[in-house]
Amino acid sequence: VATGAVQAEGSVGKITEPMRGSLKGLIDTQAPRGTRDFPPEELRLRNWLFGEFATVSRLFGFEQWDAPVLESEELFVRKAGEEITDQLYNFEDKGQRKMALRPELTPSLARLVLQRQKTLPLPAKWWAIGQCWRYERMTRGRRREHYQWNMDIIGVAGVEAEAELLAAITLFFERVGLSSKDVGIKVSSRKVLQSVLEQYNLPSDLFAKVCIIVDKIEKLPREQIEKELDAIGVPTETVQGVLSAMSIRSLEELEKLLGPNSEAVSDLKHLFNLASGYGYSDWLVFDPSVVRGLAYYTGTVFEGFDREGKLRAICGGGRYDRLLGTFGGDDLPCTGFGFGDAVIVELLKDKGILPEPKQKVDDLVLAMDESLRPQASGIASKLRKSGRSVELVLENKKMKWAFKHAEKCHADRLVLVGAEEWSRGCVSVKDLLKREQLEVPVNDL
Ligand SMILES: CC(=O)Nc1cnc2ccccc2c1
Repeated sequence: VATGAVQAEGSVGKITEPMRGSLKGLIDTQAPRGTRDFPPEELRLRNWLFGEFATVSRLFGFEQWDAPVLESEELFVRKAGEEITDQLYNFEDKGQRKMALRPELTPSLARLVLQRQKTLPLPAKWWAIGQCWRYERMTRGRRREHYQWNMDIIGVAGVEAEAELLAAITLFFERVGLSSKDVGIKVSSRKVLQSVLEQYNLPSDLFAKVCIIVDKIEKLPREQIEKELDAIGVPTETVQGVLSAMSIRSLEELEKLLGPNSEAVSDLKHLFNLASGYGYSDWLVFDPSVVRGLAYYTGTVFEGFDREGKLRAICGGGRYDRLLGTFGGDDLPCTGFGFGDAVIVELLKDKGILPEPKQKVDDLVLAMDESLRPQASGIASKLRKSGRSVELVLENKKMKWAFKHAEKCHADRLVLVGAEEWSRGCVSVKDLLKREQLEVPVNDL
């Protein structure tokens, strides 16, 4: 039989469900290639991390949004040679629709903004945590999914918006135990590159492609960058002008190159001043070689990095004032960042400050005798209604087992429902922290 199904006894010619287990052996229990499972011990850490993302977003008064992981492919098709679109997890669905699993959240955010273009109260300050996907030949063995925290501000043209986002990022780092000695944030503006390319009269339609190539400056040898720029038609003299501009390391030098009326210089000077107001100046590093690898950035760009230089970018973001226009809408000033769930965990591990959240329950309730199960269940309900987390032992276990289990789930109290105490309207409560035992009237629980 084609499906390898085994004819069950007595059935004639009917295709039965292929037998599992004994004949075919265990199914493959691993998560699909490049993806992760989150069993409880893993999900406790993820919940802690996402909790910190959510707390910082709340502290900044941002509103949470979400959208489907599945989007129309057209939302992500860009022609700038970005890795993120080269590796789109796309497919045709059963209706022959070209679909994709989102590789990032910003295009979906733009789609939601365009739904309400005229009526969206501005500025909008939105945050999200979403799983993002890429389809990578597993030769590189890299993951195909990660979770990304995003914060975006729509409707603020000034760098006050970027200053607020950088404040959120630095507050997050401080909250999880990192200092500006561990981590910095490289800041620049794509207007630097734009001005340089204008100085050399390079056609503006090459701008996005040049950015995507220059973004690889720290990852590839100089010759390769020169070759790739040459390959898209950037004259050698312009290439050298770009590369020397990227090596500038102070705003003073930048002003010498771009002149006193440069928008890039005034934006960045203003941003660094605002940063000192917030008190996070020592986290910032001006670095014009930072352009980020997304085609749609138009202005300020920034990325968090570990000062030891061991890890890939921790987070990154920038201004994208033209994105809405590329979807046929009216442009609005937008700026935002993405913060992945992988590098930060590696960094905290390296620093020895990765939390190990443990399983936790307030009370463990045990019926001392099966005949008291209804009473024990009632106690559990009463405690749960009062807001305490309660594990009710569901089988006929002895006290010794309950003590051991209470330790495993870090219960504060072990509540024993016994016949004698019950006859007096009480239960026995063992406070496992203070190591004392009390007989407590049920009504006082
Ligand atoms: C370190 C890591 O997991 N990076 C990662 C993993 N999956 C992705 C999926 C889509 C886009 C970017 C991604 C980035």
